[in-house]
Amino acid sequence: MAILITNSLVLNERNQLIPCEFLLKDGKIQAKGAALEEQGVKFDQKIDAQGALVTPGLVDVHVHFREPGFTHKETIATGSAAAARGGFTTVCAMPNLDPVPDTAEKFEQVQKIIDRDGVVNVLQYAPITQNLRSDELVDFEKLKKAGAFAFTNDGVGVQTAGVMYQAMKAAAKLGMPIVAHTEDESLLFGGCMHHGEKSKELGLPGILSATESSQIARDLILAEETGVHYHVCHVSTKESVRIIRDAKRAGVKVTCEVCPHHLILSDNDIPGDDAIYKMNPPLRGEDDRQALIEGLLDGTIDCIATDHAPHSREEKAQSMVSAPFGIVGSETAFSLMYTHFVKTNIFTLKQVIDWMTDRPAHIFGLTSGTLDIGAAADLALFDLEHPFEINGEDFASKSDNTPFLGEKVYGETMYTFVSGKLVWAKRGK
Ligand SMILES: NC(=O)N[C@@H](CC(=O)O)C(=O)O
Ligand SMILES: [Zn+2]
Ligand SMILES: [Zn+2]
Repeated sequence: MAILITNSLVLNERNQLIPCEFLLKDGKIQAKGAALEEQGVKFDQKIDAQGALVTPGLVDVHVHFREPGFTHKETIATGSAAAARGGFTTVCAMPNLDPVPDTAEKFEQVQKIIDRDGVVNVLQYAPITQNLRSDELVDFEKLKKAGAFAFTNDGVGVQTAGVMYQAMKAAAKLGMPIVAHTEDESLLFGGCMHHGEKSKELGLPGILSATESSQIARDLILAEETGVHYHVCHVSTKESVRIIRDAKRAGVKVTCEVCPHHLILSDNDIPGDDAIYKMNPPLRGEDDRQALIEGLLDGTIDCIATDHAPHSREEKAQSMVSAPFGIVGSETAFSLMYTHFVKTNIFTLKQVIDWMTDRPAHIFGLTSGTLDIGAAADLALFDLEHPFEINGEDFASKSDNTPFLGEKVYGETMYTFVSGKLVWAKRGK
C-alpha cells in the first residue's frame, strides 16, 4: 500500500514553511519533494493535506496507560489511540501498574498486550525496585532481556540514597538509563498543591519545591559517582532547573523533561479546591514557570513530555486533598504548545517540534523523530490555520481530566501515520 500525501508543508532549517509531498511505501518514507505525481510515482491512495504541516511523529517519553490494573482509567488500546490522536507515534509507558511489571514474566505479560493492542509504538519502562517500594532492586539484566529500555519508579520517588546508588550502578553496567520521579516523601507533609501564597489563600496543604529538588540534588551526585545516564521526569521548579544546569556543566550525564502544563499554568491559575488542577509535581509559582521556559531555551531541559495521567471523573470529583494526582495530556500537547508558545513568539515552531520529536528520541536512542527518506513512515499532520475547542467528548482516551477543556487552540492533528499506516484521521476534513 503506497500513500501519496499532497498539498502539505514542512518546516525547513530556517523555520520556514515550504511545500513538500510525501510518498509512504513499505512502512518507509519512500520519496519526498515537489510534484511527485507529475514525476510518475505510483500510489494506491492520495491524501490531500489541505495545507497541513507534516512533522516527524511526535515522541512522548512519559505516559501512563493503566493496563493491567486500572483499566477503568485507560487501557493500552485507548491510551495509544489517544497518543495517535495527539500526533504521537512513539510513547514510553510507565510501570506504576498492578501488578507492577517487576519480573521478566510480568513484563512480558504487559508486552503481549502492547503487541496486541498498541496503535502506536509503545515502549514499556521497567521499575527500579520490586513493587515500587524503596528496598529490593529488580533484576535489571532479566528485565533488559525481556525488552525494557530504561528503568523508573515513576509515580513515586526512590526514597533511600543507597537503593538509588545501587540501581544506578546496575543500570550503568548495562548501559541503561535511570529515569526518576523525584519526590522526597519525608518532605511531603500531606501536600496537594504547590506550597506558596496561593496554597495559604486556599487553605490547602502545600508541597515544597524542595520535595522535588532535594532528591534531584542527591541523584545528580550519585549519577556523577556511578556514571549512569540519569533522566529526570517532569521538572517543575526553578531550583531543579538550576542544579541540573550546573550538573550538565560539570559533565554529569543528565537529561530531563518538562510537561506542557507546567510551562503554561502556575499555582495562581488554580481557582479553588478543584482536583482537575491536581498533578504531581504540582503547578508551581510564576517564577518557576519562567525558569522552565528559560531552561528549555538554554538547553538545560532536553524535551517536552506529557505525563499523560488518566483518572476517572469520579476520582477527580473529590477535594484536592484526597483526589489522585495527574492530568491527561496526549491529545492536547501539540496544540497547547503551538498556541501558547509558537503563536506568541516565545518559541519557534522548529524548537517545539524538535523538543517533541528528535530530542526525546535522541535521549533514549530511539530511531524515530525524522522525516528522512528511508526512515520509518511515522509522521503527523497538523492544521495550523483553523482554531478548535478542546472537548473531552472528542478524546480517544477513556479519561478527560484536564484543566484545558473548553480552551480554543490551534494545531489540530489531521492525520497520524505509524510505519506508513494511517492510525488517526480527523473526520470531515
Ligand atoms: N503525574 C501525576 O500526577 N500522576 C501520575 C504519576 C506521576 O507521574 O508521578 C499517575 O500515575 O497518575
Ligand atoms: Zn512522576
Ligand atoms: Zn508520570
